[in-house]
Amino acid sequence: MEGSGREEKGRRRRGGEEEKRKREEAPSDLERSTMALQGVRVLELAGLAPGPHCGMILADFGAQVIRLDRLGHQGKTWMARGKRSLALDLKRPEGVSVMRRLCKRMDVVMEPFRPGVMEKFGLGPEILLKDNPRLIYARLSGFGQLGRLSKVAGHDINFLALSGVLSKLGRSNETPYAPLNLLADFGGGSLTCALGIVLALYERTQSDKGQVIDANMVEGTAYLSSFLWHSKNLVFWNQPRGKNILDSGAPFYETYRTSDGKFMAVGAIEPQFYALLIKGLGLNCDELPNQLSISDWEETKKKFADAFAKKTQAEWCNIFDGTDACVTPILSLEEAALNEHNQERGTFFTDEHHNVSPRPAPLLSRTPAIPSTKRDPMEGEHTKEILQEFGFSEDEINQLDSDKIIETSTPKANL
Ligand SMILES: C[C@H](CCC[C@@H](C)[C@H]1CC[C@H]2[C@@H]3[C@H](O)C[C@@H]4C[C@H](O)CC[C@]4(C)[C@H]3C[C@H](O)[C@]12C)C(=O)SCCNC(=O)CCNC(=O)[C@H](O)C(C)(C)COP(=O)(O)OP(=O)(O)OC[C@H]1O[C@@H](n2cnc3c(N)ncnc32)[C@H](O)[C@@H]1OP(=O)(O)O
Repeated sequence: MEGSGREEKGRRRRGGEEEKRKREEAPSDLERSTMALQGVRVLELAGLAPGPHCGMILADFGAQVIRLDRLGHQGKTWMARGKRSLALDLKRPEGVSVMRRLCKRMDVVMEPFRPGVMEKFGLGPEILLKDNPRLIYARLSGFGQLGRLSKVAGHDINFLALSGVLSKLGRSNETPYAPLNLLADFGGGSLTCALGIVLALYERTQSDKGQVIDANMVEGTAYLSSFLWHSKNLVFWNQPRGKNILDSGAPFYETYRTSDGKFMAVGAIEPQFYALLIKGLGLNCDELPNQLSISDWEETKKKFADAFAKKTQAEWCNIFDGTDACVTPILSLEEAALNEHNQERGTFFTDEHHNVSPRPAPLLSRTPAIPSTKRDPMEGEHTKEILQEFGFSEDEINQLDSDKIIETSTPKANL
């Protein structure tokens, strides 16, 4: 949280020194070679959002990730940090042969398509695992590999809906809303898939065998919501949507507008923290209903909202700074990157093109992720280099190129 005055400046300076020290202690090449997933080869078939995110996580933690792009520059190249790109036409038998050859030396292949697409190519798990029994074949789909809906198109909001979780999200008297595409695409999808891959890699150290991973966003999201299932009969969930403790029903777990049109987040659940909130707001506990008196929550919310509307966000930050009242400013992405606490920890980093991104999490003490700071690859930028590495001869590569089975692109000099 931001403070003010001399103390604030002192903290900023210390934060800057800390940053400088961190830069000087930047990991050496030797340390880079000890990232957690160093040496793991991953072939990621290019997809929309969860697949690229899963591949980025693996690359951040040291895996060599190759993104397999289609020909013809689709322009969908986000979250490609630290990856290389190979453009290959899988609709041609020669393209399929190239992929089978690559997969013989891969640790992981990850595909984001509708179930059946890989089989249609002749690149289903039976075939690739026969070629390479140590291969981990990760399938990241929406509804799962089998089942009535498995082949139907869908996006985050649909998977969230089917998992049951969407029914719980939203304010009272409003229709349910999806919090961006964070929960199913990334929480239930890419993170769960990355976990599956790491688990399978770990298991392979014992069995020396690969396996197939059915990571899907409906089940991943349902699993992510285990807390809901395990607590749904408790008192704090038995009201309708938007009327419970954690879903915007309670005044002490809410967001409030400040006098300058910004917002504060309040999460003062425990009585001792709630008491600090009331004190900070300048209200009197004795004049308020009991914290857990649900029938009074609407009224209490109004009182809190009136109080918050009297001061600016910075003023509230000063009041609550360093207290246990569980009150924080709601920061924009840009403000979050500049926030003193986040700066002190290095929560965000800037790449060579001045783009700011969140640092990979979690932070491992000995072998932390070291995200690439270089620009994302262009589609097909590394096609030739990758094929050479995998033992393709110059003649073979030229033939594939002239037959338009592969595509290469060369970055233009920025003169
Ligand atoms: C909410 C998120 C989605 C966010 C997406 C946004 C990021 C994008 C949405 C709109 C985009 C913009 C728009 O397109 C306009 C611009 C276009 C420009 O090019 C770029 C800028 C744009 C502004 C663009 C920017 C962004 O892209 C957008 C804003 C999600 O929920 S993501 C999760 C989605 N669901 C899943 O992943 C579940 C599993 N997957 C599926 O169910 C399906 O894949 C899916 C997603 C329903 C798509 O179905 P589709 O029929 O298209 O594909 P599949 O059935 O899976 O089959 C794949 C086909 O691709 C062929 N193929 C693949 N690789 C190759 C290859 N190397 N060679 C040859 N062919 C290949 C494969 O053969 C299949 O083709 P066929 O059907 O012909 O066999």
